[in-house]
Amino acid sequence: MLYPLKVKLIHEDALLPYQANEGDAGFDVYAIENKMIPAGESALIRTGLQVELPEGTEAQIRPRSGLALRHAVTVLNSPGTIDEGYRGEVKIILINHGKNEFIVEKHMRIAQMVVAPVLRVKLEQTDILSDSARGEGGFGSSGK
Ligand SMILES: O=c1ccn([C@H]2C[C@H](O)[C@@H](COP(=O)(O)OP(=O)(O)OP(=O)(O)O)O2)c(=O)[nH]1
Ligand SMILES: [Mg+2]
Repeated sequence: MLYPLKVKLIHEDALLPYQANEGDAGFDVYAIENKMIPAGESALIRTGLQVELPEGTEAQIRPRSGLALRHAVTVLNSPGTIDEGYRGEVKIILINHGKNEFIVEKHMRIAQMVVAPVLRVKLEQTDILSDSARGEGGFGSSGK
């Protein structure tokens, strides 16, 4: 079953997110502006999109591996979180880890959006947590 992902284009240059192949996890999102990101710096990039997600989901904003590999450009807050109830413009925080400036061009696919289920939970404060095999071990406790 396909859940509806409603998308509203709020800028004349906005393009619908692009799914390269049916079944791909992510829809690529396009920049609607040209922006230069100096080496080592980050920038907030407009997409011209507003979305209405299926109930009980979020959208994750993830990097595109091609941009990361070729230019060391990634999503600073990856995975960015688009909350189900958010109706503002989806924006992408790109960081340029490369040695050269990176030019974002209008209609460049700069990141991908993955819709994922969110488990609804009720916070319960307690003084007692169940025992487990791992216990408090972490941060390399299991060895190399
Ligand atoms: O990469 C991102 C991350 C977030 N958002 C939007 C959608 C999200 O629902 C909202 C809030 O994001 P988040 O919870 O990550 O930011 P916050 O710093 O906690 O802000 P807030 O106090 O508004 O929740 O900002 C984006 O457009 N792009
Ligand atoms: Mg928040």
